[in-house]
Amino acid sequence: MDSKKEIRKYIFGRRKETSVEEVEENSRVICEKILALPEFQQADCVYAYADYNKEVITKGIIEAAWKAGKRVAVPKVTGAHEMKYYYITSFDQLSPGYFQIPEPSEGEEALEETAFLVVPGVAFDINRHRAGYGQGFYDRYLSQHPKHKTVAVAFEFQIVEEVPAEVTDIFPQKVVTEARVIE
Ligand SMILES: Nc1nc2c(c(=O)[nH]1)N(C=O)[C@@H](CNc1ccc(C(=O)N[C@@H](CCC(=O)O)C(=O)O)cc1)CN2
Ligand SMILES: Nc1ncnc2c1ncn2[C@@H]1O[C@H](COP(=O)(O)OP(=O)(O)OP(=O)(O)O)[C@@H](O)[C@H]1O
Repeated sequence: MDSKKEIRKYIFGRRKETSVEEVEENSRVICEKILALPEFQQADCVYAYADYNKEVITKGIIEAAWKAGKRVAVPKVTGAHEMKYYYITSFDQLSPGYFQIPEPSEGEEALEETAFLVVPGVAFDINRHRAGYGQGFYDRYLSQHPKHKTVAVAFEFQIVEEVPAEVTDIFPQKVVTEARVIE
């Protein structure tokens, strides 16, 4: 079994080879699948993320949520290993922050207990084990906020045979790719 570090290296290589067109097209398909989920449709609030660096593009999810009258929040890194969610009502409220990721400037902190939370990631397996960038931001946040409905989004090339799970890992309830929903 490869270590999380080796898996990240492999996926970053695959990311480099993937064209912007493929990222956009597959993100559109993933977005449609997310919008079709009852958890999404029933949510009053969507905790998304602002994509960077060929992650699944979340723009369509965020715009659909606004259109449906849902509140939208995205994370901001606020300390070593700590992130918080802040509401946004426009993409203009984002500016480059941690690792140049678009982040909200501090406004109103989002503190719902049960939002629909879109989880980013570097690699997943069919048991929904997840590897992120390796700093434990989501594991920490989700361990403190266990009631969210968590759905990860990833391209099919990010699904690997096995992601080694650590005791602190929190698995998303579903993983949506352009080809399937893993649950
Ligand atoms: N779009 C997005 N926002 C997010 C996350 C995420 O995964 N995606 N996060 C999820 O935790 C948090 C930020 N966590 C991060 C942790 C490490 C790195 C990082 O080390 N980036 C480097 C190296 C990547 C690499 O290993 O090659 C870089 O971009 O250069 C980035 C984000 C909160 N916001
Ligand atoms: N709830 C927690 N409390 C304390 N430490 C934690 C917790 N969750 C994870 N960690 C630690 O954080 C480090 C990084 O964890 P891991 O490799 O699982 O991150 P990741 O899921 O890839 O990253 P991210 O969540 O930021 O996308 C590990 O050393 C792990 O032990």
